[in-house]
Amino acid sequence: MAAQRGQRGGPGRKSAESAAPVGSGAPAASEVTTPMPAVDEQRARSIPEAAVARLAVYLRVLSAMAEQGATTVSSEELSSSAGVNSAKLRKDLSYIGSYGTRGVGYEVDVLVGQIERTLGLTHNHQVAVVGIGNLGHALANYGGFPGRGFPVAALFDVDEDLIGVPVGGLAVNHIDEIPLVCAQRGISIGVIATPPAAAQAVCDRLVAGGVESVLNFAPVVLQVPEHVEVRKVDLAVELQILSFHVARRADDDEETEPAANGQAKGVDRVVIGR
Ligand SMILES: NC(=O)c1ccc[n+]([C@@H]2O[C@H](COP(=O)([O-])OP(=O)(O)OC[C@H]3O[C@@H](n4cnc5c(N)ncnc54)[C@H](O)[C@@H]3O)[C@@H](O)[C@H]2O)c1
Repeated sequence: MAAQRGQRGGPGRKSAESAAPVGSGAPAASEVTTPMPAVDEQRARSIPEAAVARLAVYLRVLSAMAEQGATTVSSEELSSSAGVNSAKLRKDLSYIGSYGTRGVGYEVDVLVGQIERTLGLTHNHQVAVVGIGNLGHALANYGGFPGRGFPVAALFDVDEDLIGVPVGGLAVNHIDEIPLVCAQRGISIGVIATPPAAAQAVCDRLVAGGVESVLNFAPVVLQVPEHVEVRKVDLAVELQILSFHVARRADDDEETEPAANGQAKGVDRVVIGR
């Protein structure tokens, strides 16, 4: 196994969320009239992780707008399409040096380019999926990744019945071939969709094949070398966060909106879907 360290926020690593945001004192969109030059690497490293996630959303919205022929977009239009308030949008875009033009807003293609450079999307990232069960099949068959710059270029499993079987048009390889196939096909992102007990060994093979980014669906903390980035996806955690926000809204309602009989509203009266 390669040299070990904790998954994120381990020794020697700075948490993205705790980094001082660049441009937080930047002027609002209406105060500056020229777009700034491309974001530099240092600045990109200082963008809070939550803002990075929103940049990906803005990119999706902007790409759809560009497809429909839009050349400019106001911060109000973009924020409402992205489901983010416009002050937060302007702050997020200030991180990448984009302040818009008074009375015009943002040039769609310029903004797309700036966000793509910031997110490192100026070239394709070949993706390998390991563990072609329920989740792996869904990921391999999903047609939305290539168009976003993430073609699925290799599939791996340990199950002999799956080896050689095409899934989403790509034959499944045995996990023993992970290092060789990943190196040959220039895989840069590995997606782990195996049972948790298999995930660490799979991760080690991916790293041996030159993979430097891992998206882990298995409920286990992976140990990786310093140069490898791991993100964990846990839908249960997302549901818990959702539950927290619903509960917090209920608390807010309780404080600000007494019921008609003068009593505070209870949690069981939360209206979902606002
Ligand atoms: N993060 C989430 O929100 C989320 C949601 C669903 C599932 N999961 C996790 O994703 C993983 C896959 O779930 P699933 O429902 O697709 O399971 P599954 O049992 O349908 O598929 C697992 C696949 O992994 C393969 N496998 C087993 N050992 C392997 C190994 N050593 N190397 C390579 N492949 C191996 C199996 O042959 C099978 O094809 C599980 O760890 C599950 O807990 C996470």
